[in-house]
Amino acid sequence: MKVGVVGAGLVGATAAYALTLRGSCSDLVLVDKDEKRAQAEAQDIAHAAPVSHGTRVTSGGYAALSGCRVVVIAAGANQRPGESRLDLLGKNAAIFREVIPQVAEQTPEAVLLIATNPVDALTDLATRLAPGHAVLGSGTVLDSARFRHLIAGQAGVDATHVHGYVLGEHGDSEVLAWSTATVAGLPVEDFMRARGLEWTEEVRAEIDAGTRDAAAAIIEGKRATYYGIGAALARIAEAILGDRRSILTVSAPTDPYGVSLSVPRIVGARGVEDTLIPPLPPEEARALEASAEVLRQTGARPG
Ligand SMILES: NC(=O)C1=CN([C@@H]2O[C@H](COP(=O)(O)OP(=O)(O)OC[C@H]3O[C@@H](n4cnc5c(N)ncnc54)[C@H](O)[C@@H]3O)[C@@H](O)[C@H]2O)C=CC1
Ligand SMILES: CC(=O)C(=O)O
Repeated sequence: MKVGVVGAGLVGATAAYALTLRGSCSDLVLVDKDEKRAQAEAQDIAHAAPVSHGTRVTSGGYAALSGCRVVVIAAGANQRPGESRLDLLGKNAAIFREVIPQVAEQTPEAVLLIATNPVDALTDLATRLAPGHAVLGSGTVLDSARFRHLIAGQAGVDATHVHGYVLGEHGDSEVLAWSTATVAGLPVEDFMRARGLEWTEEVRAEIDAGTRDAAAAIIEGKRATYYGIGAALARIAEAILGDRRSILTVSAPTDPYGVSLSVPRIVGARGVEDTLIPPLPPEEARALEASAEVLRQTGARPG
């Protein structure tokens, strides 16, 4: 079970660290245009292996990716404070045109897991640059985790026991699908009322803003986000490596919308095994269509 990570910056190295601590794979190889950086990160992470699951962690050039079942792509620029994810399209698309064909050539059997932003547009681009490969983006797996974290805080329960999906763009137009959010099998509102907990439009709006604006707030405070996405990438990779058929809101080309975006999907050995578009109330369906339109406009931009 070998995993590659291309782009050994904050996101790539943190994903590698999460994969190592979780024992998600037996072998892990880091590749970066800055070879010294990849080597140093691999060495540092390798020192966590003997006290976790013994993963063999190395670095190398593209040829070292041979035999990988999953390759995480985290190469490219991140946002500066005030920048949106979509602002990164031009420079990161250029990096993808250089990186993806080289990864695809070395790893004909691998699933490509895209993290670089804007992740939906770059999932579309990688799908075109690596024909025949299974490609998926981390999409709104991180946003769904942020949504669940905030609901769990309000409900006073373990976040792993909260369900709910963020749909559409991994970005400003994303849709918090409250109609899918449940705690202990109850719609969130029913759970809160049954427990005598505060549940108002203001609380809901705070959770919405806290989810949607999480990245901007973290970037303002420490210049980048990487722990949440590192764990999310390890979780998605495990679904593929273990053919887990996990339900995750990953990004992939989605027929009715004509663009890559996130909806719940079954993720297994071949990446996206199936797509499960939930029945949505009219206001959420309209918001998802509007998010898809943002992404269609992005795709039409020169990138
Ligand atoms: N999908 C998601 O939920 C999230 C995505 N991201 C995105 O992940 C990307 C990486 O972010 P960070 O790791 O913070 O950036 P970083 O600047 O720390 O690392 C980027 C790495 O990519 C490498 N790189 C650049 N061009 C390359 C090339 N042509 N070939 C190989 N390596 C190359 C750089 O040398 C650097 O090590 C950004 O686009 C960021 O917006 C960040 C957080 C969450
Ligand atoms: C940077 C980014 O995409 C995030 O943390 O959501």
